[in-house]
Amino acid sequence: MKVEQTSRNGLPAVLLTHASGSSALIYIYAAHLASWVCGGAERLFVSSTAEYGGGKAIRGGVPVCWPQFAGRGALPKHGFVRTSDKWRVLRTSTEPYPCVVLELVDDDETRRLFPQPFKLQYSVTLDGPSSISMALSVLNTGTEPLSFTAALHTYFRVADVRGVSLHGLGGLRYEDNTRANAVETQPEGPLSIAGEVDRVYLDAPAEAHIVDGASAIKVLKLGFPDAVLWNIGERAAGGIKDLAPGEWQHYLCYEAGAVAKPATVPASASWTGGQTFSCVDACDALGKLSLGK
Ligand SMILES: O=P(O)(O)OC[C@H]1O[C@@H](O)[C@H](O)[C@@H](O)[C@@H]1O
Repeated sequence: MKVEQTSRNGLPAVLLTHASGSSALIYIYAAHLASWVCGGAERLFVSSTAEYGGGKAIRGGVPVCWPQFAGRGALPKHGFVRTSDKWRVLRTSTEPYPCVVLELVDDDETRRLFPQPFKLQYSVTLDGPSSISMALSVLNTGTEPLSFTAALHTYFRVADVRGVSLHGLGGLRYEDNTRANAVETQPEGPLSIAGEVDRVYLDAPAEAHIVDGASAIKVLKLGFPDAVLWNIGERAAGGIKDLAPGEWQHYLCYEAGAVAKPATVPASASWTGGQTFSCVDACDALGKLSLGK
């Protein structure tokens, strides 16, 4: 088990390595998980034209969206912590698992945008030979309730998004952002992606599976009520300047989120939400899903 300070693309980073060989790379800038190698394969997508630092959001990996999801408020899109250079490493540990905890505290700059005092702690842990967990804790250090929306905006790497099936959302209501947030109901059965998709699944269950050929990822979320599903699709992909031609096919965003209803943290209290990904065998996963286990 190893935790190393390193740098990539001009940014300081922390590299976690598990005894199994799995690894994770986290930029301190934006507390941005940018790589998770599991079973010898990269599981997260990062655009080949991503921009690093300088107040830009890194296109791919797991941007931390806080205290505002997307354009649902007056703050910059997806909030300000995904572009902050004020994150610091609070601690690292190698046992029992490689882990880094980053911290961000309010300051004059954040209070100009968002008046409330806060302390965020974000941990990334390789907590098994084939799993990784992220947890975001929001401590309200002020005297008034603190409300926010948020997401762990995960870009999963997939061979071709059109061949992926997503299991676990059947029967849920969702807001469709491609149709002015009209509320629809997801048909039962696996979901496949055909064209642009931008949805917030309301009160989504903890568990979902993303099946991509022979490999699958089990996603477990905790504390975040909603799940966001996003792929830009071929037609609109040209509008994203930090996504190279054709790269829209190679990602699927499936994000643990607190989106439809803001989370509220009383004064001096804290809130925690997180997600765990595990690499699983697609046949096993599909077998269990069809048996309803
Ligand atoms: O381009 P950005 O700011 O990283 O946002 C990407 C997408 O993020 C998703 O989470 C949203 O649902 C989309 O509406 C949005 O377009």
